[in-house]
Amino acid sequence: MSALMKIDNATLVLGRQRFGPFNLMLRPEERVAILGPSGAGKSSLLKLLARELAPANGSLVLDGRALAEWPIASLARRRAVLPQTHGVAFGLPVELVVTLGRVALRNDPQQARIAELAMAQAQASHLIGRRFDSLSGGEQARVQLARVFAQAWDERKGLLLFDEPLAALDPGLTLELMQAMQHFATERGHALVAVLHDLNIALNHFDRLWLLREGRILADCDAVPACLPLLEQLYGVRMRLLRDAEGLAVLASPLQCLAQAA
Ligand SMILES: Nc1ncnc2c1ncn2[C@@H]1O[C@H](COP(=O)(O)OP(=O)(O)OP(=O)(O)O)[C@@H](O)[C@H]1O
Repeated sequence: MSALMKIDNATLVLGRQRFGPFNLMLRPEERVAILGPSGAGKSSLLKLLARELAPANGSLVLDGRALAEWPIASLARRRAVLPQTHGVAFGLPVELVVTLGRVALRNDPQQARIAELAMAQAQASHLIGRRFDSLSGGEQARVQLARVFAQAWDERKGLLLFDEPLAALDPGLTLELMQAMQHFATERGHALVAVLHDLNIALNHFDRLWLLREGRILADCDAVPACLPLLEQLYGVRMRLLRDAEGLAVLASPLQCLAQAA
């Protein structure tokens, strides 16, 4: 299958740190979780894919065209980004934050309708009329997700880039929003790349894992139980697998257990 995005020998330099070289391929409709310890460079890699950071070397190609050459308005239609921190000084009403997802689209008669549908899909409709900065963390997460849904609503086979979209959510909401993201992406054929810390979400809802340690890819592997030894190596903890008919879960044990088992 042809690549949606191809990353060849891309390196990133931030201050004194060097990340990469990255050689990765993302297929259309694929769901990839980027995992790794804090500070490994996950957000930086995501920003590279989003063109928010430029590579020092190497190339990134989206849909057969160099990422750097995409006109910004076309790029905004083709890929949508959910950042880790939302840098807008949001005294704004919720519906305006969601509509911001569609600013790249001129003459958009569907704007209000799509914003409304996007809020329904992200289970944020009940927040209409509220100020964004008056919302709880979980409520803000739903509104931000609705903004990304609004942006990518009428695109097909695009790219969704999410940085810790499920951070600080309760278990019910985590699953609800994961299912909303999955449904949204699958319906439109969008690929989804997400930085995650939740291994169970990664193993149950994603196709592939990019494991990142100290700025380099330790492994690019399928999200299957066989990747457990790689996850142990990645985080330096022992992992145990629990499985039933509905899915699987991993439990992390302290480092000394890994040493004892060796
Ligand atoms: N703009 C920047 N300039 C200089 N250093 C940076 C910049 N952005 C990130 N870094 C550094 O690069 C390293 C990787 O940061 P990054 O945010 O990509 O890690 P991460 O794996 O996403 O971490 P976390 O899981 O804690 O969010 C960190 O040491 C960070 O301080």
